[in-house]
Amino acid sequence: MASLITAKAIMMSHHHVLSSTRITTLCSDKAIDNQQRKTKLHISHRFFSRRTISAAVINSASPVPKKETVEDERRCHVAWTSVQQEKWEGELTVQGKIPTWLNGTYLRNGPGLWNIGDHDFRHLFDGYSTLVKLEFDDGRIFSGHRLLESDAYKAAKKHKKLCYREFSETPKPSRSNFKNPFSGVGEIVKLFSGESLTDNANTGVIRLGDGRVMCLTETQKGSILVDHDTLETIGKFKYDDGLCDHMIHSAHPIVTETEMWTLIPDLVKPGYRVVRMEAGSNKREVVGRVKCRSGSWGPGWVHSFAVTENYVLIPEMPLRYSVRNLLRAEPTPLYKFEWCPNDGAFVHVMSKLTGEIVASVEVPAYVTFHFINAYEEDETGEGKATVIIADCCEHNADTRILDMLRLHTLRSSHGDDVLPDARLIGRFRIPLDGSKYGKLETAVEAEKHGRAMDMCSINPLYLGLKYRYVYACGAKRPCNFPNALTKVDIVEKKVKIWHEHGIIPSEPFFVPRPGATHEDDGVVISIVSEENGGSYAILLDGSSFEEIARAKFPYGLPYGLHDVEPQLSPPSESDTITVTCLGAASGSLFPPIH
Ligand SMILES: CC(=O)/C=C/C=C(C)/C=C/C1=C(C)CCCC1(C)C
Ligand SMILES: CC(/C=C/C=O)=C\C=C\C=O
Ligand SMILES: [Fe+2]
Repeated sequence: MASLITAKAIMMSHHHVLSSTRITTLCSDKAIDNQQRKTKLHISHRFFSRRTISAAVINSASPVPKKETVEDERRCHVAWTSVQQEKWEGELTVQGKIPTWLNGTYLRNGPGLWNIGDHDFRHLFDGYSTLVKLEFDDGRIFSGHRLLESDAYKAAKKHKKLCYREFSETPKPSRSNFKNPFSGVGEIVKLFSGESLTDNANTGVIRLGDGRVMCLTETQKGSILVDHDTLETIGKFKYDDGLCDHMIHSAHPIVTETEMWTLIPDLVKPGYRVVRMEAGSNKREVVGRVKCRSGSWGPGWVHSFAVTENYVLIPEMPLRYSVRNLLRAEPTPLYKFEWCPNDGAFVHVMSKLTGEIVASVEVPAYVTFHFINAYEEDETGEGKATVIIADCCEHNADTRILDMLRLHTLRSSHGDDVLPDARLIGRFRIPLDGSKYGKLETAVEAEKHGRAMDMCSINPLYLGLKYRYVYACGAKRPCNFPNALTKVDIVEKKVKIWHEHGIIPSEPFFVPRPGATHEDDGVVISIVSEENGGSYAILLDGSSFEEIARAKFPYGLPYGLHDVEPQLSPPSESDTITVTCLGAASGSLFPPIH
């Protein structure tokens, strides 16, 4: 195993520990598997033998497991265990053959550290951002991971406690504030000024048209620039406009070579601002604003949205931001949101050029994190778009998925068939003729992908255009979480599944082959967490969906959320870089550094 790591760079980490320098901690969650613990310890000792031990451990020792968690322990999967050290870099040994055209760096972001000392976080989305890179260089893969130095992570490390509001976690008031009758007011002010909100940018990573690489979450202050080669944190992305007052935004902007589009929800006067930022600029301009149609207090949650060539699609889900739930110290099963199906579900369509709303339709209730793609269709053949098709991973209007992503549930139910059913594709048909209603249909029979589907990507060259293939995480039942990589042919309604026993793969990322003429000519990259505590990067052929190569990490990596996002520039035959992508789930390879 030690030979897996070559001399390129070994164990860069020198600093900070959260609380303990003991090497024995892999996951302070009560649910760690004993066998896995042994395996991982073994691995970590091999790791640490190359360097001084004190630098690397970021977790404290696990608390003694309670009796009732013995069963949980048996089942804990490395996907839900914290990374063992702040950073690592090394070469991976490749089995199989990496295509010669695949050169550049793939990045993945996601929550990788779910505890501060003995305090275990509650939800998948609470974990501190951990970047993973795969640098493809002439058939070799240099890899690494590194925790993002957000203010939230640095403060937790320094004070050994949670200091900012995460997705489900709220810091406890300080002892001196317990008796202060005004401390509640102070907390509300801190919340609505954004001061107490996290900047833990653990959701996505994008490359802006000017080359800057930014990690993101749903808070605007969690827009953080990183160096894609060293994975070092550069600093906050400073928006040069007055729009940060609104505190939150979509976690999945859509980025091309020339611009970035995103949505800024307005919690006070429920609605959304649609904003556009020119490549090279830090200033977003408001292209238009859409008012929410429902009478609810808060706007619908917008984790992601979609664009076509000429339009921006603004979802208004019945799952809405809830000021009441935001103020609660203890989370509800819907966290900061509430479910208001009686107030209606809508999709709005805005012209990119004029900011006008060209359609606003009521649709059946829906729950989605991720839009896949959208395009305009001319159904009458008169030379103009008559309908917009917008696809998303739709959870059958069932909000249980949000609470299903609680770490305790994920850790204790591995192998149980408890993942709520979802469909691919939730396909919206939005007429552009002024009709009041749009449709929401199932494009591909859910049984074919195991009744679960999320974390999607497409060929980035098809952003906003009619397309045929979706790559996503699907399910091989029984499972408690998507456990397969899936390719869906929307036209033929066929599904290809790649699966190995016990795996949890992260979002597949499609890279088109330079010069390709078929939409699925390229490779699919994913990082897989294994039941035995290990992990590996996998490359599948985009067309046959068969394995081309894999490269094992010398340690287990947790689950990650998203790959690098949109970068749209058609690759040519001579390009060695392949760039990409779109929508919620997408990626790009950065050019090799010389
Ligand atoms: C990881 C992921 O997909 C989503 C993360 C979402 C976060 C961190 C949301 C945070 C929020 C707050 C801390 C308060 C305000 C509302 C909201 C944006 C949900
Ligand atoms: C991981 C996930 C849903 C999986 C369900 O099948 C959603 C992630 C959302 C945030 O990026
Ligand atoms: Fe997401």
